Order: sequence, then C-alpha cells, then structure tokens
Amino acid sequence: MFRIGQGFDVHQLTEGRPLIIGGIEIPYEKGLIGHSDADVLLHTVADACLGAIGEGDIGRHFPDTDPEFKDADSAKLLENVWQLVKDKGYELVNADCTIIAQKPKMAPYIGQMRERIAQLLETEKENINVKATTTEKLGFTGRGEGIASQVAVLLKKKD
Ligand SMILES: Nc1ccn([C@@H]2O[C@H](COP(=O)(O)O)[C@@H](O)[C@H]2O)c(=O)n1
Ligand SMILES: C[C@@]1(CO)OP(=O)(O)OP(=O)(O)OC[C@H]1O
Repeated sequence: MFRIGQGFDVHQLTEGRPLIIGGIEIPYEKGLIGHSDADVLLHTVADACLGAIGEGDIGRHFPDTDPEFKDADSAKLLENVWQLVKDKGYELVNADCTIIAQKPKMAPYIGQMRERIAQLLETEKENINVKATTTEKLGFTGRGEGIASQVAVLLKKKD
C-alpha cells in the first residue's frame, strides 16, 4: 500500500541569523527566522511525511508556543516525525523537494542536502531529489524577503 504526502513552508529572511536549509549551513548575509532553527526544507519534508500518514503538521506536533522547541534543531524534529512513519509500518519510496529562493545559489549545497535528508529518512541518496528555483525576482521570494519550499513524498507499507 502506498501513501502520498506533500508539504509547503515559508520562512522570512533577516540579518544576524545562520541560514540552515536541508540540514546544511549555507554561508549567506542573512538567515531564516523561526521559533526553531527555521530549516524551511526539513520542516517541509516533515510536513509531507505527516501528510502521508494522516498526522496533521509539524505545528501540531511541535507547537511554536512551546519553549522546548525554541531554537530546536529541525533534524531532531524530522527524526521524531520519521519515527512516527516507521511506527505506522512505512518506508520511503522517494522524496522530491523544491527550494524557492532568489538567493543564495543552492546548487553547491544540493548534494550535501540530499545526503543529510537521506540519512534522516533512512534511505539512499538516490531516493531524495532536491532542486532550486528563483521566482525571477517576482514576489516575496523574488525580493529576497523569504525562502519557501515544497516537497512531495511517497511512502510504501513494509512487507
Ligand atoms: N536559489 C537558487 C535558485 C536557482 N538555482 C539553480 O539555478 C537554475 C536556474 O534558476 P531559475 O529560477 O532561473 O530556473 C535552477 O534550475 C537551479 O539549478 C540555484 O542553485 N539556487
Ligand atoms: C518548527 C516550529 C516549532 O519550533 O517552529 P518554527 O521554527 O517557527 O517553524 P514553522 O514552520 O513556522 O512551524 C512549526 C513550528 O511549530
């Protein structure tokens, strides 16, 4: 049995914060704002996984009003979500991720992001695709005010 899930998330960019995307710190003049480390891509992967198993979203599991999650490492949040997926008896078929950012250039970091996400979802790098697009300077992403991401995952019930 297969289950599909999708996620979408946005975080605002500001000066004085590290930029962490897909579990990788990217050198840039700005970083993302959040209650956690604001890793927009790992949040989106988590939401897609939760969607696939019908378990709501990360805000429900890790409320942004809870001091426990202040500056949380999003990799830890995704590990918790992945445990829920495993508890329900599923494994990953593949994940397809899109980062929507005018700047910085993600291309040099895509390989490392794929490796980190594959590690967190206990799969091979080949099952994780990460790509990036600008919005041709249009909208909030195009103006460099924030970064968005979209993720689709496919899960399969283990034999
Ligand atoms: N933040 C980004 C955005 C895009 N890329 C790469 O550049 C290619 C061209 O982007 P377009 O928005 O003009 O389609 C895109 O296919 C990505 O490979 C990037 O690395 N970082
Ligand atoms: C991850 C959580 C929890 O620290 O906070 P944020 O970093 O603000 O991220 P968001 O994507 O807004 O939603 C989930 C939150 O509850």
